[in-house]
Amino acid sequence: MATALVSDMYTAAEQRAASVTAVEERFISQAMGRGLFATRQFREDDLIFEETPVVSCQFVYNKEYGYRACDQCLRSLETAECNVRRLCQEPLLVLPHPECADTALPAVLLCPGCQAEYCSEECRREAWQQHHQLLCYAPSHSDHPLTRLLVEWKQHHYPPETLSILLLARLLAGVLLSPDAVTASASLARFCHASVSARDAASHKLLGPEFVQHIHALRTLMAEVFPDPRLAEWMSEEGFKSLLALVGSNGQGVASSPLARWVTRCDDLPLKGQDRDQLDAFIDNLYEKLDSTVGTFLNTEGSGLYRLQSLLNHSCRPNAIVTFPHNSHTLQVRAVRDIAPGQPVFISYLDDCTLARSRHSRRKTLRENYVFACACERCDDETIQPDVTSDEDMDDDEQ
Ligand SMILES: C[S@@+](CC[C@H](N)C(=O)[O-])C[C@H]1O[C@@H](n2cnc3c(N)ncnc32)[C@H](O)[C@@H]1O
Repeated sequence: MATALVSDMYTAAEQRAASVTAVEERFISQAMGRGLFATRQFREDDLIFEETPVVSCQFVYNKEYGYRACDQCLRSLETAECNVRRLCQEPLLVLPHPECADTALPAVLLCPGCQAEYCSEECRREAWQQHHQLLCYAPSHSDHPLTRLLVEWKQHHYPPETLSILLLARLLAGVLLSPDAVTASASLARFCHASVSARDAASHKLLGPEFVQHIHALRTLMAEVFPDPRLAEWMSEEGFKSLLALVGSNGQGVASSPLARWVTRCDDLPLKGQDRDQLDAFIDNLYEKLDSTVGTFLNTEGSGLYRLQSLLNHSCRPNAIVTFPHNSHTLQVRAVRDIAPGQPVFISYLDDCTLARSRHSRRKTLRENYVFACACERCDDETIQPDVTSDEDMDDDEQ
C-alpha cells in the first residue's frame, strides 16, 4: 500500500478503503469522540487492517545517537548486534540466539544532497516527492532554519521521545508538494478539525503554559523553513497549535527497532529453567548497560500519523493491538480476542506493565500523558476500587 499523500487524507477513496478493511468510523460519546467499529466478525489474532502513515519520521535523539533507519519508512539499517555494540561502546559484544535477529539488511541508498539514508529506491523517490525536496539540507549548516528548529525542539524534548517536530515539517512540505496545495491545506484542516477535540487543542501537554515561549520560537522557525504564503494559515498561532495538538494526540510510535525485535523473539523462544533465566538476565543486563551509556530510549524508532489508526480509542481492556511486523512504519491492527460485528475496536495506549496496575494508576498515566479521563468499560467496572490499591501505586503517587 503506498503512503497516502496529504491531499488524499480525507478522500472518498480512503473512506472506501476503510470499509474494505471491515471497520467503520462512528461517533461514540462526547467523552470519547469518534471511534472505529468492526463491520464483520474477527477472531483472536485476525488482521483487522494494515496501514502506512500519512507521514512519519525518526526521533531526533535516535538519529543523533546514530540509530540507523530508512529516512522514509524507518526500516532499520543495522542488525541488533551492530546496534548494541555501538550504543554500549563494546565492539566485541555478541548477542546470543542469532536466529532471533534480522540478518537480511537492505542495501543503503543515499540522498546525494544531504546523505539521508534509504532502504530502497522506492523509499528515496517517495520521500523526495512527498517532502524531501523541500527539506533536503546539510545538518552541519548550523544557520539553516531546520537546524535551528531541531535545536529549539531538543532543548525541551528529551528521550524517551514520543514525537518529532519534523513530523509537522513533513506534513507542511506535503501540502506544498501536492498537485493542489489549496485543496491539500483544506484537507489537512479537516483532519485537524475532526481529530482534535476542543479540549485536546486547549489542554494538550505540548501546549502547556510552560511552553509558550518555546511554541513561539518553533512557530517562528517553521515560518522561516516555509516562507510560503500558501501556508500562512498554519503559521498563525492558532493554526500552528492545532497542528501540534494533532500530532500530540494522534502520533503513533513506530516500533521498528532491531533490538526490540530481537528481544521480542527471544521472549517467544520455548526455553525453560536455567536457559530462560540466563537469557532474561543477559537482556536485563543489556538494557542496564544501554541505560547507562545512552539513557532511556523507547523501543520505538520514530513516530507516524495514521489516518485510520488515529481513530482508535484506548481501553484498559483492549480487544486489538498495534504491531509493526514488516520492520517499517507500516502498521497492522490485530484482534487480541474475538470481536463481533458492530463492536468498537479498542487498543491500549498503555504498556503491559501499566495496564496491569490499579484503576487509579492507569488513569493517572493517561491523564498525565494523553490528557484525558479514561471512559473505558474496565475503568467503569472498577469504580468501586479504592483510589490507590498497592504500595507500588502509593510510591508512584509520592514521586
Ligand atoms: C487517537 S484519538 C482517538 C480518536 C478520537 N476519539 C477522535 O474522535 O478523533 C485519541 C483521543 O481520543 C479520546 N479518547 C481515546 N480513548 C479514550 C478513553 N478511553 N476515554 C476517553 N477519551 C478517550 C481522547 O480525547 C484522546 O485524546
